[in-house]
Amino acid sequence: MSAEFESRDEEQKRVDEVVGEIDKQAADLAGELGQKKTDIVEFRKNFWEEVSLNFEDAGTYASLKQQTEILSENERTYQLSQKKLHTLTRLKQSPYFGRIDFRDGDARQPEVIYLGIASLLAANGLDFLVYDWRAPVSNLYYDYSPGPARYDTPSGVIEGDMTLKRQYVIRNGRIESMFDASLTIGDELLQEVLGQQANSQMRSIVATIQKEQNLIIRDVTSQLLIVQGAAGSGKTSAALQRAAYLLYRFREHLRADQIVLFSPNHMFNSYVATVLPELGEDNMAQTTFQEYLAHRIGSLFQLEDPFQQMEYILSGMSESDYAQRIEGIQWKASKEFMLFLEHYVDYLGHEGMLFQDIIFRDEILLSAQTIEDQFYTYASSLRLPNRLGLLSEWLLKELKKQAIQEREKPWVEDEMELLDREEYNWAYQELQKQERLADPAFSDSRSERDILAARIVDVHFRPLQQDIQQFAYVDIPGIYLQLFASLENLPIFNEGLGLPQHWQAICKHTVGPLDQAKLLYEDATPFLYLTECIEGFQTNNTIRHVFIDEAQDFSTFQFMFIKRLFPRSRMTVLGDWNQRIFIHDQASEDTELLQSLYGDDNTQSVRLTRSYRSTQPIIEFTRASIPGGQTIEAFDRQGNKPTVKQVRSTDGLIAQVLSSILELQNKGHRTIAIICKTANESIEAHRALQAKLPIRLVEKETAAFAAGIIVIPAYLAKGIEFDAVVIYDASQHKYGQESERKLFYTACTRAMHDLHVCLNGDFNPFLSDVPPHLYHLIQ
Ligand SMILES: Nc1ncnc2c1ncn2[C@@H]1O[C@H](COP(=O)(O)OP(=O)(O)OP(=O)(O)O)[C@@H](O)[C@H]1O
Repeated sequence: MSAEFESRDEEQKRVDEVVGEIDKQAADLAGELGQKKTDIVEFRKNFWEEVSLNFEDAGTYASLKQQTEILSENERTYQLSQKKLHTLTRLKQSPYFGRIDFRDGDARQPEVIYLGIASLLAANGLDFLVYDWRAPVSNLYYDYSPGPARYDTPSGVIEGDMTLKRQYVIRNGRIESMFDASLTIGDELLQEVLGQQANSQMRSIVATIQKEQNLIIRDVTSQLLIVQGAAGSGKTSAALQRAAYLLYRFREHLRADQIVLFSPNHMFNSYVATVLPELGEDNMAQTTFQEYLAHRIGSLFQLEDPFQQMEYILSGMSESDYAQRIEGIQWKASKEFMLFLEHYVDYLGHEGMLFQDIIFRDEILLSAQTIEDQFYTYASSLRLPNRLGLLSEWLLKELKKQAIQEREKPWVEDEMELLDREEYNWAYQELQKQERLADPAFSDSRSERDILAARIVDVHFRPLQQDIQQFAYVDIPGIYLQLFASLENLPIFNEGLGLPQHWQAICKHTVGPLDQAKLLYEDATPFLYLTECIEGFQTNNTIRHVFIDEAQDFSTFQFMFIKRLFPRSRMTVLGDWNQRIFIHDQASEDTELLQSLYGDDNTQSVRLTRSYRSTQPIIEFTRASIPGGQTIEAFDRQGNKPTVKQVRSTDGLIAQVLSSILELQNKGHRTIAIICKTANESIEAHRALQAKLPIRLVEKETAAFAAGIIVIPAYLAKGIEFDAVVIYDASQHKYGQESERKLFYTACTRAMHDLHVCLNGDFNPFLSDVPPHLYHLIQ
């Protein structure tokens, strides 16, 4: 028997022993769980019986709280044990993926350390059979090759010598392969993992985290961590492992619901939703920025979403005022516009605030003018939200006065007649309580009437009170509109600030939709910012970590806003500025402004240049289509060169797309995406292809994607990957503008194993940039 097999047998023997221990612990735990469950059911039953039997007994109240606490503690430990059992079940399949032998300091024998997705203690409760991949010692595995190595622990740095680093693929308790890694995490395992088929859910990468990714995952010092990386370099993967790491490292203080991930769309959300649970952690809160905007201002307007804006950008070029709207989008995304709004807020401190009449039953109770006059009586040194607080108090008092007058109105009399006996009884009892029956100044019937009238008016005035408390009487849409409607009348805040070139046209673009209660996407964040400046910031103090994925599509304005929204949070921002498909301000073209948000001392920047998603030929092809693409390194995974199919008719195009799909299916690919430029083109392509093949259309509302053939607009495919990609029409006619280069690059980089680029007409300029030896041309 060779040494390799000898060691492999020994290794399998150890796996068997560990699996045996897992089985034992799982059986014990299952027994305990069964007992705990019976206890909880029994406890609940007795608890409710006791509550209902002795309800009148004062002692019951005292014990009620105590019993509830015991019950919830029991339920909590039950859930913890259940979670542990799940972890054991997952460990049983693959108890570990790595081993390091590490001799620390002067120790004679190296300690053998096995790494898995969770820790496992031996029966003695002291020895670790498996270490969690996030434990301090596990860092050695990711950061070092055999030789001198060191790692940090809470009690200091441990230095020593790594004598062995080994990787395993263990499935169903059997070692399928095993490699000794000399350098970083061995390429063999990565080759195997990356060669697998795409999944409709993202996988965890704990077994093969690369050194530069580990840096991102384990960073705990920076306030802002900026990760810039090529398409497929593992930004999203690193972000998810980072969340899992933080939850482990700070398990005493940090809960999953204190981490929030802003992702590009719902489908992406569902794509990444399984990674944390797979690692045994609860999922973090996931949302999209649009969802947040809709939650805050969706009831006031019909909100345009980023995809509608995107469709306009991609398809509206022929419209006469296209350039003006683009200028507006860019300006409203900038820091300058934020400053502009802040000057406007200062101006509002002196004049210009707009209010709405407070109306009840078609009558003005308090006019907008009265409210405005009162508002400007408060000291101008007070911030607007504080003055509004005072104003609301004043309005509530005024409303009370109005309520007293209202009681005498005929409509109250009418309602009173409709009241039933119970209401009168209640009024009578109320009177007794107030001991007013004894007051000879009141006749009984009159007092009863007063009480009932007061009650009727109170009920009707309650919504008004709530509106006042929520500042609904401040006409924020009007205030925003005023900014664009009559700048010449509002000169003060304009001083020293330049206006965009097409200011008048931008005003027109803003006011038009607002007049119809529609808010364009570029106006949504500024509108919310203005609202917050006036009414006070609704900050979220519970969130501790904000992750922003696909950050290249956030504007300067949005970053500054998010920072303000989560004042107690650290930020991890991940993006690839080569995939910037939305139009924003110039400043957010790169990360310079982002860097300045928290200051250099609090910011860490990491660049990932190696791309893992696609085969080497695909990466060589895609990187040639973008400036600076040569800095992207391909991971050495071989495959076919991309195929470019050029035709000169729509029928020819459809025939070529179909033949590509069939060829890719025959190769065994399970997820094949036909990527189009826009939603409209996707609908057309779907219509043309669906008669021939079972094919699904992905739209912005699509919540999850499954294996199969899909048609999808490029901007929705952002962040996701497929076994094979067919670009539907890469002609000059479709991708003719320089601004569409990044969209084309984003679409092509979604492919893991095969890429076919079809086109009806001439090559687009970016395709022309790719040297012909990097693809097969079919004409
Ligand atoms: N260390 C790794 N081990 C195994 N697979 C990896 C590793 N890093 C990345 N991958 C794989 O590479 C692919 C791309 O990763 P991911 O989606 O995280 O990249 P990204 O940088 O976010 O890409 P994009 O910018 O295109 O959205 C995924 O399939 C992921 O599992």
